[in-house]
Amino acid sequence: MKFVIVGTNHAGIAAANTLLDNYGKNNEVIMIDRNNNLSYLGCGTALWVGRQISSYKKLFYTKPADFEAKGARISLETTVNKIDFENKIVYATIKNHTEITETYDKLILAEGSAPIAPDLPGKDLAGIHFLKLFQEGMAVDQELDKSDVKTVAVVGAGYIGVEIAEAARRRGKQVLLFDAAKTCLSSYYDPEFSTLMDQNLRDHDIETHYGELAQEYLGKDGHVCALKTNKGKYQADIVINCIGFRPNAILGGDHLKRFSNGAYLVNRNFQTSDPDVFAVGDCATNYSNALQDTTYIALASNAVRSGIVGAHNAAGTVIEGAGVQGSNGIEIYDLKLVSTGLSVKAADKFGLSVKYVDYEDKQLPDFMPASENAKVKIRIVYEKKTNRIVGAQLASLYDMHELIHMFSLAIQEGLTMDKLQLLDIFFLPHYNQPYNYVTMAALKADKN
Ligand SMILES: Cc1cc2nc3c(=O)[nH]c(=O)nc-3n(C[C@H](O)[C@H](O)[C@H](O)COP(=O)(O)OP(=O)(O)OC[C@H]3O[C@@H](n4cnc5c(N)ncnc54)[C@H](O)[C@@H]3O)c2cc1C
Ligand SMILES: NC(=O)C1=CN([C@@H]2O[C@H](COP(=O)(O)OP(=O)(O)OC[C@H]3O[C@@H](n4cnc5c(N)ncnc54)[C@H](O)[C@@H]3O)[C@@H](O)[C@H]2O)C=CC1
Repeated sequence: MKFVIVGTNHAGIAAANTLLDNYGKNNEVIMIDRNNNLSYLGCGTALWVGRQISSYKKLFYTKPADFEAKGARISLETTVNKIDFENKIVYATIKNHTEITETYDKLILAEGSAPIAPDLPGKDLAGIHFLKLFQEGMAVDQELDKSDVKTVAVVGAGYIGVEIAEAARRRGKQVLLFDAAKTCLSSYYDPEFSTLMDQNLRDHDIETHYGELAQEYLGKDGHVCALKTNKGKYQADIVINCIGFRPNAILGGDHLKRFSNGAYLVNRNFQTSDPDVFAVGDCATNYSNALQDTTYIALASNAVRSGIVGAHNAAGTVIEGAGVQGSNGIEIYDLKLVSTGLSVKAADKFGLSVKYVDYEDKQLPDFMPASENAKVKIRIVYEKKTNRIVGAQLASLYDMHELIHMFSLAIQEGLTMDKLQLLDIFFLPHYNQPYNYVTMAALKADKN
């Protein structure tokens, strides 16, 4: 059988490795990507740009030769322009001049996502940046090296915006962070949690501007010099836009069914509406266990898992994905926020009627050294009708992030709040308290 994979970043790589490691013999695997690099972990961009790690080099975790050694044919700097789904032919161009075609038996689309570009006056000025590719991270890094770049405006206080705001501040720049919402990270956390991060940002001299919509990039001599919003005009030497991703699902044209945001609509096997075409990663939908419905969540963690499941199904092993919770986390100047499933705000948006319980306590008993201890704030969100756990959020200076995986599993398995109350959670003073905040929150929850 011949497999063609379009897009060889995280989802495409996972799909390729699954095919090569499990079905390599007698099968042909062709990998095509328009970029000149693969496997860049954008997740490390802010760490590198903020000099918390010394080099970007290890943000790449594989290389073309690794796939060639396993028998794949890989073609970088090759753009797929068109797919003839009826005759199963992929049309591509190598380095913008050589036209090639590839036939396939099974096609895996892993086209990923692209940053949303606000269509504002001045958008073509120099000094306006996005952060997705390695090359874009490098461009921002080089800007921050310039002594005449003193003020950085970051538009969008989601994950990328907050992380790059910290990085630019660590590089000694004055940073202004804008978001249309009332807090940062508003798609992931309820205000009781996101405002902790807002305070943390302000404590580190990052100027936050919420409820402000970017309206225009103002320029001087072809270079951006200010950002105009609905509330004011702010001088800025560069602007970094991070207002979310849109699925990069172009090649399917009218042939493949779509989700509301344009992503390829896939079933739980990551099969599209064409049985010989699979779509994985940021270009495709996923199944939300909290909503018990189709969703779209752009994350590397989802991309990798969908690549594995999609490839097995493409090769004829029928397996369903486990669904996702959109588990995520962030650490900025030592403050850690992690969340999984739905916040109260997100549940409201999707029309799911929920209750929640909050609890706050120190991680360790009081007799432990204060320098090792910190308060942890937890919120557990559960469905009103069934008491099914649908979300959790945690915030602390203490590194409690692993706990969110337990809530992720609880949501995946449809656990109800009563199961948490008497869960056997071990006690060791080095790690927690006998009356720990998970048990206490579960006991406190209103289950009627
Ligand atoms: C700065 C930053 C930080 C992030 N941090 C995190 C994090 O901490 N945790 C997390 O889980 N996620 C994080 N993400 C999100 C994560 O990077 C994405 O969800 C992930 O890259 C999706 O992988 P993918 O393979 O589906 O798509 P992509 O990474 O978008 O890859 C798609 C590939 O398809 C290729 N392609 C597209 N169209 C064509 C075509 N027509 N022809 C040939 N090739 C094509 C592209 O060149 C690209 O290589 C971060 C993203 C960024 C930008
Ligand atoms: N730690 C992690 O898990 C990370 C995950 N990612 C993922 O990468 C993807 C892209 O990240 P982001 O670009 O940060 O998207 P995002 O969805 O996290 O945040 C976008 C932000 O932009 C704001 N916004 C939208 N339009 C706006 C406008 N016109 N003006 C001002 N603000 C506006 C939104 O309110 C939102 O807060 C997301 O799926 C994210 O989850 C990215 C970085 C880290």
